Amino acid sequence: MRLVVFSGTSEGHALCRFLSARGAVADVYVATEYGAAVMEPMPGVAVHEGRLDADGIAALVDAETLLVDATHPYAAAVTDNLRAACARTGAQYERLLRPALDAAGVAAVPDTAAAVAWLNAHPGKVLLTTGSKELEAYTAVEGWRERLYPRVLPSVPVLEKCAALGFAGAHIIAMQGPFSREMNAALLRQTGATILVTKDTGASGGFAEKLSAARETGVTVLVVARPCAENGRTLEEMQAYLAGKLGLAGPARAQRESLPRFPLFVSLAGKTCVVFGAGRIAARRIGVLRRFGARVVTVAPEDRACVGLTHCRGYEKSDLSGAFLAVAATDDRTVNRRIARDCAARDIPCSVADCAAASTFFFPAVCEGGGLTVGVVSDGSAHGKTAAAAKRIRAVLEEFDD
Ligand SMILES: C[C@@]1(CC(=O)O)c2cc3[nH]c(cc4nc(cc5[nH]c(cc(n2)[C@H]1CCC(=O)O)[C@@](C)(CC(=O)O)[C@@H]5CCC(=O)O)C(CC(=O)O)=C4CCC(=O)O)c(CCC(=O)O)c3CC(=O)O
Ligand SMILES: NC(=O)C1=CN([C@@H]2O[C@H](COP(=O)(O)OP(=O)(O)OC[C@H]3O[C@@H](n4cnc5c(N)ncnc54)[C@H](O)[C@@H]3O)[C@@H](O)[C@H]2O)C=CC1
Repeated sequence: MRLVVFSGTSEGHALCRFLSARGAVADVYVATEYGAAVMEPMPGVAVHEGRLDADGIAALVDAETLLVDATHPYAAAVTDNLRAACARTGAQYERLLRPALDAAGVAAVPDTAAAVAWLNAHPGKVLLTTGSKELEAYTAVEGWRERLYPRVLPSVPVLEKCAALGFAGAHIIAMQGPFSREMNAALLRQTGATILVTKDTGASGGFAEKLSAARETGVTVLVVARPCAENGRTLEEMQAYLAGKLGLAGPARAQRESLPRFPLFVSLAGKTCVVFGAGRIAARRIGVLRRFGARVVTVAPEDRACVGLTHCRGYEKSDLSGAFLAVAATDDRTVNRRIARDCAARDIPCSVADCAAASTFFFPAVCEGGGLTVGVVSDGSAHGKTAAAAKRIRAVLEEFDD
């Protein structure tokens, strides 16, 4: 199963760190250059940048993809596109929910009781735009008579309810929406509110106008989640789910996986080895594999190093059938990772030229002389050292030639 994460949020970032630490391989898409820049390089995680519409997303996923939507809760259009693309392609859609609190001037709570508790911990006047139904619950806010300015519908029963609860006339704003940004901002200034409480009403509910007015006036927004909140998983739940679903190693097993690789000396005589890419790196490896008697199948749309192509086209999954091992050495990181995943699903050892973390075998520096064969690999972090050591070992082996 191929893992694709749409991120740009801190929880998406945290999920990527979790995945990388457990040896998972994922493609991460962020909308902006800034989003890409804040993602530090992580083994196994390829970051792609750019805004995609539903067609663009659909082109990236298929029925074997698990897509994690870790985009911002207010990026509703992106979430709609992600859902549509998954529905169209059969990819599995999983929503990563935002943790309760967000630092960027917007706080979120799951329900009214939590909103009351939050208001008790945060002083200041409040423009309460959650309607009249839950008004009673808000009278549990300390100093509510002075602090709260409920905005309600101008109907007689509603006003009677406000009066019965004990709200003063000077605090009741009875008006019929929709409200513009300017109107919201004027009310925030007029009341002196430093907090605006709202339900997550979506685009049609005037939510954006509330947010922009709050931003303009420097007011903190407290969002009370919808009763039927978006289905999804919190960061912790998503981590546990993906660990189970993808069979991820715990950090301990991931650590074991970074143990030195065992030099397995096997005969390649007549074995099918598939090499993807036909550039400098692929050419070097094809040469080695052919020297060891392998039947090398080469696949690339363009034969840059004149290796002789079996299939002159891009990678296709069917290329892996019957392969004893594979080498992913294209210059397209996304393709290399797809090859790695497809190999992992088929238990085909795969060396990935641009990602040690995704490699299930390391292509060694091969040294021969005097009837001896030595293979050199590093811990995956020092290829220059591998090459330098190989050079010296080759010189030593020459001494064994008659
Ligand atoms: C994990 C491994 C996976 C695999 O491909 O199987 C892998 C991964 C990567 N290599 C990278 C870079 C370079 N590798 C070399 C050289 C060799 N690399 C080889 C094997 C391996 N390379 C596997 C582990 C073996 C080991 O322990 O080293 C050798 C032995 C065999 C061969 O390639 O034929 C060959 C020496 C052959 C010889 O001397 O005989 C040079 C020097 C040069 O090319 O001249 C550079 C550029 C300088 C530098 O970066 O140091 C990058 C960054 C690429 C990027 O960012 O785009 C990655 C990706 C990553 O680290 O994640
Ligand atoms: N492990 C190593 O020793 C080193 C690895 N690298 C990495 O190795 C990779 C290849 O490097 P070079 O050979 O220098 O690149 P290159 O640019 O010379 O060749 C790339 C080859 O990949 C092919 N290709 C592109 N898309 C493909 C697809 N969908 N299916 C099959 N083939 C496809 C191209 O047609 C071309 O033949 C790069 O990702 C690079 O980062 C770079 C230096 C050393």
